[in-house]
Amino acid sequence: MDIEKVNSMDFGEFMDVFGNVIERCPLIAAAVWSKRPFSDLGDLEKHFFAFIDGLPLSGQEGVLRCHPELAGRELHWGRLTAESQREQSAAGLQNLGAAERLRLSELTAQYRARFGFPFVLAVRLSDPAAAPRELARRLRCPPAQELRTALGEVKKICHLRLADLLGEQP
Ligand SMILES: NC(=O)NC1=NC(=O)NC1=O
Repeated sequence: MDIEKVNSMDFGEFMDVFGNVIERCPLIAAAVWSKRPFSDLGDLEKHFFAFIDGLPLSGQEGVLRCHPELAGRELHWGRLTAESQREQSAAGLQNLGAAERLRLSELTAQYRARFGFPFVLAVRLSDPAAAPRELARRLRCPPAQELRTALGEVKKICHLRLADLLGEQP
């Protein structure tokens, strides 16, 4: 799909394609549609990122809270969005051993208790075996810093999803 096609989309078409570029936050795509025409993928992505950066703290935490846990109940119950399902499955999170799943669920519970939002990691860009280690490292970060790190992961996921949709190299 080229950027001219994107610019020609009406609101409904744009939402059908880009509505879940930020996990379970269609409002962001709805707002970005108003910024068309886009010069290229980078320009489109810039508007998604700018919307997130412009949110108040409560909104940024809300974006994170819309993300499913890694290898959590939703993965095992098949209740993830198509994009998350693809990402988490491709990262092998469906095939964790019982001990690994327990360790990850303990760490994600500690993380959510400390920060009030789920641990978000762009799993396509990281070694899934490193997720527990990365989680344990980030668990020790100050809340303000961890918010920035987590939003950075949301942006990485957004970048990968946009690249997929536009058929570009991530
Ligand atoms: N909590 C998460 O990090 N979730 C996810 N990361 C991804 O890359 N896809 C997800 O669903």
